[in-house]
Amino acid sequence: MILLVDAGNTRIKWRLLADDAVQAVLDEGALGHDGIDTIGRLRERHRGPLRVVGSNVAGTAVAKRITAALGVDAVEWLRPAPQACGVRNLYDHPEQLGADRWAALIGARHTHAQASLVVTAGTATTVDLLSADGDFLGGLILPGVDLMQQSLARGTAQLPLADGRYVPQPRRTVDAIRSGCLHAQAGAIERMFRQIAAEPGALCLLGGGAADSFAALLDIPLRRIDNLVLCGLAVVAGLHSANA
Ligand SMILES: Nc1ncnc2c1ncn2[C@@H]1O[C@H](COP(=O)(O)OP(=O)(O)OP(=O)(O)O)[C@@H](O)[C@H]1O
Ligand SMILES: CC(C)(CO)[C@@H](O)C(=O)NCCC(=O)O
Ligand SMILES: [K+]
Repeated sequence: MILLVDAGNTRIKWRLLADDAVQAVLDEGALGHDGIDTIGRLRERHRGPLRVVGSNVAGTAVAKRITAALGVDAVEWLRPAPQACGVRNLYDHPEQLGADRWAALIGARHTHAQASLVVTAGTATTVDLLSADGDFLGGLILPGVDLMQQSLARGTAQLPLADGRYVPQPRRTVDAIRSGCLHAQAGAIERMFRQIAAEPGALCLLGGGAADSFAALLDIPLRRIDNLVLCGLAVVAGLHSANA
């Protein structure tokens, strides 16, 4: 069996695959950081040799807790490299790219082998340009939807942390906040998409826990994809035949 683990700043997402030709998904789930130590329970449901391949952007303490909770000798943590699995990393310092972004780019490359904008809307939102040749050209990091809303509540006297809704012409404070944060995400994505819009088959691949909050606002070719990071980790683990 192979366990894929995407350790983010809010949640740990995991997927367990059979180690055979079919590579069936045996189980999957997500945990908050306070539940990390329970990840080992999947070993009670699925016994046998386990290989673990993961990406982690939540710090070394989280990595250690995951390894310990699973009771494995080691987790193969993905390290961003100048090149891997058909993707070239043009970051000035390739090793400084987040491992989750690197995995998502590899997943994107094997999902759509044309120019792509790879967007993950989690704690932070990342908006990454991937060329038709498989070059990661660069990308944005911005606060995720929740962080944007929280920062307004924290940094002002009059703005609450409340559930507003998206409306085109907000006339209540809470709607103005919610709509502003969603427009900020959608606007950044649409502006970045302009850089590849003229290319054949150009597509935005959108995932992450907050994706559905603004997906409907986007006026660009779009595919909602759940957990491109895990898809990329499967490619890294050698489980997907290359189509790119
Ligand atoms: N049910 C939900 N409705 C709206 N937003 C949600 C929901 N669940 C999660 N989110 C948003 O998604 C964010 C977390 O998403 P996700 O779990 O994909 O990211 P993450 O684990 O923090 O990953 P990363 O650290 O890579 O950003 C939260 O900060 C919140 O903004
Ligand atoms: C941007 C986040 C927080 C998104 O999860 C993560 O990929 C990260 O910590 N990246 C390191 C910095 C970078 O990617 O340039
Ligand atoms: K994050």
